[in-house]
Amino acid sequence: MIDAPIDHVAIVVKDLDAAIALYTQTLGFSFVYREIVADQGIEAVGVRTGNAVIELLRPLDEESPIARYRGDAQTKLHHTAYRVADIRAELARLKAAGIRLIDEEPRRGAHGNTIAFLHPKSTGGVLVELCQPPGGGPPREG
Ligand SMILES: CC[C@H](C(=O)O)C(=O)SCCNC(=O)CCNC(=O)[C@H](O)C(C)(C)COP(=O)(O)OP(=O)(O)OC[C@H]1O[C@@H](n2cnc3c(N)ncnc32)[C@H](O)[C@@H]1OP(=O)(O)O
Ligand SMILES: [Co+2]
Repeated sequence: MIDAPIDHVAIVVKDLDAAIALYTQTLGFSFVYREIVADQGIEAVGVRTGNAVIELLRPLDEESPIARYRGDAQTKLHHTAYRVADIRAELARLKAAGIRLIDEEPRRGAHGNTIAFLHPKSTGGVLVELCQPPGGGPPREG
């Protein structure tokens, strides 16, 4: 994963519209995307400042894993996501290195990304997501 820039840092929130207002109106972030990813059971909103994207996540129901993880908190850091050029090669390399994969096969993520998660038990307790941009091309800048 050398030279894999952070694609986004995700925060699970209880009130998505309040979080959007905080980041865009108060903190000055710009809006990038908003979409529901049903197979992940979430709605994701990307907001950007410079090259940094914060992904605000709302669980589609309170039974979802991300709702359980948030618990009673209003917001909670959920995962960090790194942009890789070849997600399959990275997954094979990490699996061979003994990292427990949540996703053996990459799947569709938000913002056109192809994504896969590593289990937090293998990554020091922080949920890590690999993202391959559309077309697998060079990292998205700006
Ligand atoms: C639309 C895609 C979008 C994108 O970027 O494109 C997204 O990022 S979608 C984000 C939502 N999707 C996911 O998070 C998928 C990957 N996550 C999972 O598969 C699960 O949440 C998993 C396996 C991390 C946890 O599953 P579950 O909660 O059902 O299991 P447990 O409750 O038994 O938890 C096991 C263990 O993991 C700890 N945990 C759970 N979530 C997190 C987290 N976000 N960060 C760190 N640790 C986490 C949990 O506390 C348990 O730890 P333990 O010590 O055993 O109590
Ligand atoms: Co993400």
